[in-house]
Amino acid sequence: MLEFAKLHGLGNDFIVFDGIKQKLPSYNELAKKVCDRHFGIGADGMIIVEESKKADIKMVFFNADGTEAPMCGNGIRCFAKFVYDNNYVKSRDFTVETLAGIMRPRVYIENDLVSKVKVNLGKPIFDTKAIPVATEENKFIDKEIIIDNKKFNISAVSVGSIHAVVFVNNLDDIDIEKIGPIIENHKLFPDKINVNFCQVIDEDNIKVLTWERGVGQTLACGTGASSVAVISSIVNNTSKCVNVHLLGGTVKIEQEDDEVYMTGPAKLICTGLYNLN
Ligand SMILES: N[C@H](CCC[C@H](N)C(=O)O)C(=O)O
Repeated sequence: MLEFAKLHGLGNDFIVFDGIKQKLPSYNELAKKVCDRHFGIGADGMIIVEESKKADIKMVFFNADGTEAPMCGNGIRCFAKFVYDNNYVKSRDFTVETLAGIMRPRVYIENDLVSKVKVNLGKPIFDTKAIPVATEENKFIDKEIIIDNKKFNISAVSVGSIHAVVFVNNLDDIDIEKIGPIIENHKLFPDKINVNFCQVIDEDNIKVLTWERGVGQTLACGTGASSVAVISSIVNNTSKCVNVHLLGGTVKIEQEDDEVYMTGPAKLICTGLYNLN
């Protein structure tokens, strides 16, 4: 039996395992098993807590399909709540090693427990070689591509995770189950990509539907919301502090001195024992 906790950030849900005090089996198989909504506990992703040599603590993240992903915005808020509430870290500001570099969460406490987390996600990366995007150009911003006989304007950015950002006039017109996977697996994106369909409401508010690489449609995506805010401030001139409204709720994204800050809730659903056999 493995001890686990299940948390969510705006309905983006995760199984968290302490990998310091218990021995875990191969992470990708474990992720597929525990994330299964019928045969497992059910979640969009799996998070492992590990010790770090470079930061206060390390977050390892896997998608529901068993692939490892560099970072997760909603996930790191849940991770921050888990490690602070369980005394792995003592300070309300701490550093977390991820595959996308060191992230800096700050936790906010209500009734002695973390209720909200603000995370410094660092500087967005536009370099098409780093994301990667299969193009000769250095940046991929507001480019027209044809999908399913319709024109879409797409931008690509990395804010820890890699994202395609697609602005549309009306989200009700988007068949996400159809278009999401076409963009996720498009030849422009050799490592696949997370996809965000967005509708600007006004200069401070943007509505988003998320299609995630390795998961499918999710209720929210923190790095996705951050990518949308960054691209929208360039393409649509929206403000540097916006509310991004997702199916699971709202996250606040601020851009200050070129760095991106995401603030949103993190909630514990339950703790328990997972039967490995
Ligand atoms: N849901 C996450 C992002 C997960 C990204 C993952 N699906 C990938 O393959 O990069 C978030 O809140 O930022």
